[in-house]
Amino acid sequence: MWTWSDSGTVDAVQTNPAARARALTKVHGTGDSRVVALDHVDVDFHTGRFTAVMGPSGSGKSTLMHCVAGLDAPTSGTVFLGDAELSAMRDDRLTALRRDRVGFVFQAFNLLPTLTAWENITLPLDLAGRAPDDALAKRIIDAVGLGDRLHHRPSQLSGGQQQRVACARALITGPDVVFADEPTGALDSSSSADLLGLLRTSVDDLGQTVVMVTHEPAAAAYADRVLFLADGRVVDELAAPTADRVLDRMKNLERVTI
Ligand SMILES: Nc1ncnc2c1ncn2[C@@H]1O[C@H](COP(=O)(O)OP(=O)(O)OP(=O)(O)O)[C@@H](O)[C@H]1O
Repeated sequence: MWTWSDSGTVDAVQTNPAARARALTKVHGTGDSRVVALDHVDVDFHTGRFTAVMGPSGSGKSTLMHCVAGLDAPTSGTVFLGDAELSAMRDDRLTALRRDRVGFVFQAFNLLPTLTAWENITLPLDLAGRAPDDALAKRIIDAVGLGDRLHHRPSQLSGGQQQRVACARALITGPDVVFADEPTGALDSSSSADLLGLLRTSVDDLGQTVVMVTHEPAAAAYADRVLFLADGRVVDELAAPTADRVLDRMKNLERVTI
């Protein structure tokens, strides 16, 4: 549902988050090697919003993303994608739900080398036996800006172009949420800006929900909101972030957790 805010802009009414977790706990290992990666985390990822997840190394960012995306099972607590409770789901249903309702962008582009850019982008639709939504496909392709390189193979594309293909592949099914884990980690600053601009456009123009794990304050500044993790807990949150404000919060966090 959408309403007009006092400032005259359109705001989503946050009735039902695209994804949420309650008391999410994840413990790795046992005995001396036991690690509490997530410790009773409560979090909502709002529909049509771009959320960045930051925190020191080992704070639980990837574990949070993997649990909320259904890639990893919680030790306890609940995870919902829309109304579907992932934490109660059998593996085969979880696999189908991930395929149909979640998009992923990883640091390594994970494109299939023998397929063209276009074939890589439409692969999730082929696997699900679905035809492309032509209007959505056109908007995504325009935003990706690959021009005449759509029929090239990944090895004929730059790293930045390959990551934009991976991003288009994540968007093409119109998923409930796109999860991006360090998507700019292997890119130079100009390609990073292009990729982050593409994620931002997907939120602003397509209403996409995006959750991105990043170490970079400049990347987090593209988001609407930044969540900060430390020692497996959500310890801070920042709305309308700028790179400087994110950096300040990170410095405080590192002072507290060292
Ligand atoms: N499969 C695993 N087995 C054992 N411990 C794990 C496993 N995965 C993660 N951990 C531990 O859980 C904690 C959280 O890890 P996680 O990868 O989620 O942190 P992160 O914030 O994403 O770190 P980074 O920024 O370094 O990628 C760390 O102490 C890590 O060593």
